[in-house]
Parts: sequence; C-alpha cells; structure tokens
Amino acid sequence: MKVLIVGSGAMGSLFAGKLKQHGVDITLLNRPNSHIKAIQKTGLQIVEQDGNLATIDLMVKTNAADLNNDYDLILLFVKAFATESVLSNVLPFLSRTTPILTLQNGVGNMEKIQKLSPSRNVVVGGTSTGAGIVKPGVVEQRAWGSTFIGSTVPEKHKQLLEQIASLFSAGGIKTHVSENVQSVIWSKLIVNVAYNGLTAVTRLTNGEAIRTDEGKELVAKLVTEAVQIAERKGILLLYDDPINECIRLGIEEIGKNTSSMLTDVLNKRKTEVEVINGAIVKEGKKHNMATPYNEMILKLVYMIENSYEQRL
Ligand SMILES: NC(=O)C1=CN([C@@H]2O[C@H](COP(=O)(O)OP(=O)(O)OC[C@H]3O[C@@H](n4cnc5c(N)ncnc54)[C@H](OP(=O)(O)O)[C@@H]3O)[C@@H](O)[C@H]2O)C=CC1
Ligand SMILES: CC(C)(CO)C(=O)C(=O)O
Repeated sequence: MKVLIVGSGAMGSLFAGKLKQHGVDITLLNRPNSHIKAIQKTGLQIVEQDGNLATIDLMVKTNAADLNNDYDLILLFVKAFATESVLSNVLPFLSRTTPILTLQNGVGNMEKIQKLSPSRNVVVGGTSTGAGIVKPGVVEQRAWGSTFIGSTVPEKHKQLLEQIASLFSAGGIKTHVSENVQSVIWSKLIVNVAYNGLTAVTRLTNGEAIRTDEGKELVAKLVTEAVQIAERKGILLLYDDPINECIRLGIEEIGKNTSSMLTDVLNKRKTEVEVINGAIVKEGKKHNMATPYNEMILKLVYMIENSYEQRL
C-alpha cells in the first residue's frame, strides 16, 4: 500500500515512521519547517517505549505539486482547524479516487473532508496512540492506546477498513474496525474531553492530571456531560463505563502523554478546543442541556490562546 501522510507533526511522523519500519511505502507532506528539514537531512528518529532510538529514512515533500498521483490512501494529520486550507491546496494534485482516513481529534472532520471532495471515500478513526516532537527530527511515542476506525457506509468500505486495520496493526498500531462510525468519533471525543482541555489549563501530563482526587473529579464531571449528550443523540459508546475507561487510559495507556492541546498551549498555538470541549457546549445548547464544566474549560482555553504574549 502506498500511503501519503498529510500533516507531518507529532502524529504524522510517528505513524509514518512506524509504518515505514514495517515496509509500507510512505510519503510525508508538510509545509517547510525545522522538523521537516531535520527529517530530510538525517531521517526521523523515534524514541521508543524503552527509550531506544530508531532512525527511519522517509520521503518528505513540502510542495503538493511534487507529489505522485498513485497513492492508495491519504492519512490526514493536520490540526482540525487546518483541514480546509491544507486539503484545498493538496487535493487538486491527487487522484479523486484515493480514499482519505482522518485520525484527527474532535467532531466535524469527516464532514469537512466530504464537503471538499464529495465523491471521495472518507473513513474516520480515533486513536489513543500519542506522541510529541522532542526536538526537530525526533518524535517520542508517549501513548499506546488503541485506534478504532469506521465509516458512514461500513459495508461499502469493509475491505478498505480491514486493509487499513491490518496494515496499522502490523505496524504496531493496534487498530480495530467498528460498524458504527459515530461510536468511534464520540468514544474518542470523550477521552479528549476528559484530558485535553484540563491538561492545557493545568499544564500537566494526562497521568499527573488524574493523580489527585480533584483531577479525577473534574475528569468525571467533564465526561458525564459528554456522555449525557451522547445518550441524548442515541450514540452508543465503545465502552460501558466511560469515566472508569478514561481513568484506566490515563493510568495504563496515555498517562505519559503531553496532550496535543497542552502541546499547542506550550507552543503558543491555536488549539482544537472548539471541536472538543466546544463541541459538547454546542451540542448542549442544541439539546437544552447544561454543560458548565466543558463551558468553563472552553473559556479558560480561549483565554489562554488569546493571551500568550501577556502571560506572566
Ligand atoms: N499528539 C497526540 O498525542 C495526538 C494527536 N491527535 C490528533 O492528531 C492530529 C495531529 O496532531 P499532532 O500531530 O499532535 O499535531 P502537530 O501540530 O504536531 O502536527 C500538525 C502538522 O500539521 C502541519 N500543518 C500544515 N499546514 C498547516 C496549517 N495550515 N495549519 C496548521 N498546521 C499545519 C503542521 O505544520 P507546522 O508545524 O509547520 O505548523 C504540523 O506539522 C490532531 O487532530 C490531534 O488532535 C490524536 C491523538 C494523539
Ligand atoms: C492521546 C490522547 C488521547 C491524549 O493525550 C490524545 O488524543 C491527544 O493528546 O490529543
């Protein structure tokens, strides 16, 4: 399978490196930056769970016009707010039949892609594998949770979904196919609702955020609001006890991670809070349900995003 990864930050690089190590033909695409330059010069380095470093040579492009037109899959790993601008530059250079897989966090990713390219096959996933860029060219895997993928037309995409799941699983990214795409999206959303905003505000790793009773209590409140909305929308989650599942993940699988939202805050960047905690607040308003904890996190993260230069 030939895979083009659009967005070569922490996650794009990690997936590229792991898949390439298992023989997948990978091309990375990103606008030029110091991380990309370092990968082009000396290869990508992945810091493994045991601290060992693996170096992987990768094909990296910074201009969509230089891409080949024969990819079997496009994997999208830009931030949710960048989807439209990035894809509208890239898609004109690619075949209209190449499917896209988004593993971006938040809600609305599938809809944005479908709007830009209505005839294309789009599949969606949520991953609790996580990573951070340590320095240009070096990515550290810091979360080892599962990846779930699905489609609005699961029968039509059965073969594609199974092919992706077996390719990723062989590359060390445990991936499962779900029949219900909304379950996939909301089950992952709830994990992000639990950790991303809370850690962006407190500047703690996921594991540290739930070390205290106060942290666990806030996770429970944030998750409860999201679960009530999922129930109102008739969305079945992939786990029976969402609060315990989020705490379990924080202890066993994603505790070491600096959440992607905290990373954005540390880098003084725009965050995805609007499509994570903001999605709960928006849905709450629609269904006349109060979401005070998510609303508080949303406003705090907006305050942080809008005052990077004023911080003491
Ligand atoms: N990090 C994690 O642990 C996890 C992240 N995710 C999700 O995966 C997705 C990617 O996250 P992650 O890899 O951490 O993010 P990064 O910020 O590390 O990577 C995003 C990449 O997109 C590039 N990019 C290209 N064009 C644009 C543009 N117009 N605006 C913004 N970025 C652009 C960025 O380039 P440049 O740096 O030059 O801006 C960067 O290389 C997100 O949706 C995130 O929520 C999901 C699970 C875990
Ligand atoms: C890995 C996980 C679930 C939590 O860190 C995540 O999705 C993120 O950081 O955005």
